[in-house]
Amino acid sequence: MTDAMSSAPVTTAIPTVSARELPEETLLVLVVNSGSSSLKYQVRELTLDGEDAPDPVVTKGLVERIGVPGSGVADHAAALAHVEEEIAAVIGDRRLAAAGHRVVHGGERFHAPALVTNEVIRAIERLAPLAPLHNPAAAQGLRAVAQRWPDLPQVVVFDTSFHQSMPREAWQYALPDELYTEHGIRRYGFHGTSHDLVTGLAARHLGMERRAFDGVILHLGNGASATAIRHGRSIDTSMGYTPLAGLVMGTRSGDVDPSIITHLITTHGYTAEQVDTLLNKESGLLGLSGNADMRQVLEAAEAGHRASRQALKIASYRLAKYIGAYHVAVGGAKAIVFTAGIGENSAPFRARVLDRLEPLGVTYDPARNMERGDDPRVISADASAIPVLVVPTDEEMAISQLAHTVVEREQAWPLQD
Ligand SMILES: Nc1ncnc2c1ncn2[C@@H]1O[C@H](COP(=O)(O)OP(=O)(O)O)[C@@H](O)[C@H]1O
Ligand SMILES: CC(=O)OP(=O)(O)O
Ligand SMILES: [Mg+2]
Repeated sequence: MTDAMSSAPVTTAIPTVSARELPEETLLVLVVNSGSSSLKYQVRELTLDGEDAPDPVVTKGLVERIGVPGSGVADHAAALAHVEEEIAAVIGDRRLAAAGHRVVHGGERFHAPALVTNEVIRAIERLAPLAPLHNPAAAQGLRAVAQRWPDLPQVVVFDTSFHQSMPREAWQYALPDELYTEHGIRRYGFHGTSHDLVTGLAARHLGMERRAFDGVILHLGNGASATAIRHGRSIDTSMGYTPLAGLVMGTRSGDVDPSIITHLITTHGYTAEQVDTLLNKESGLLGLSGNADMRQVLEAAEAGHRASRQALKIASYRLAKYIGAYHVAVGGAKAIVFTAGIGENSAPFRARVLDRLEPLGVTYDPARNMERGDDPRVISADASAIPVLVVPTDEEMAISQLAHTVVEREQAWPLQD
């Protein structure tokens, strides 16, 4: 994706269905994911009960380089103008029934998705210091949608909400208490929508009640995080105050000794901003191997590129270490679950991680590991002490269904004409 995206035009609509009849008795839900300089959207078709319609993605697209000089897209409001045209071209005079937005940071206020009011937008803006690249963009997206479709009910779905169930020993840092009480510095955790969805799907696939599910979920995309699940709830997660902590990611370092930061500033003349860029954008797989994309790292390693081999060792070792730790945290994992771009698609990376779990009695079946598909599946050997699963995630699907649930509960459906 990374390469294709950097050379892609500013706006890319990918209508999956060009001229199809949209039955009147379904609901069209707009899903918006506002990144710092991008806006991804989908229009999804749901039944009145909030289930996916047979071909649920009506259209989807991506607006990039928002706010970049010369891109012609000054801000998220301008991006929305493009999106509105693209959507109108596909849905004609059908009206949207609701919008669901991904918001990265909900702080401690939002334990669940919420119906959007002006006060909710202001609360998201107040959380901007915790997510300076993401929350202002999300607030802009919310305001822009409200302006374009004033009657459309909007729902915000937070990456952090699912992790609000963590016990204090998991979320509090060993820092003076004022840093938490005065500045909100604590572990929040991210990718919650995905960890939540995948937990439910994994439990169902194993024929367990969700509340009986103890396990470790590995969301491995460009950003990557591991979550410890006990009784179906998050009790610990590898990301922290921001999405920088924990695992080795595409361009993020994950865990480092914090003294490195002060050392770079005081001894090597870095500015705070340069350190931030280094750790968030120039580290991880990219910093180690020259490639942020797992496919390219694997190819280079295969071709004998030493730095890429080393990057895979560091990334798989770090991940295995977290799995071991979370096996303890959950009181004995009953499942280990891979999801997101790398977790779902990269059999070689999964194998590298699973090879390190022998002390836990985990063994995988190489043929099962190689299988592909859109459905949850078990890839461990029958004799494995802990079942290992691949469970595809779909954050947009989850957001559209959560938007439906909240609008239904609040009875906020727009009047259809
Ligand atoms: N077939 C594949 N083999 C290995 N890695 C893959 C494959 N398909 C996707 N990936 C990796 O998935 C990552 C992107 O994951 P994704 O969940 O799409 O990211 P995002 O966080 O942007 O949503 C990239 O590192 C990409 O290389
Ligand atoms: C929170 C986060 O890391 O998101 P992403 O994986 O989309 O970068
Ligand atoms: Mg992602």
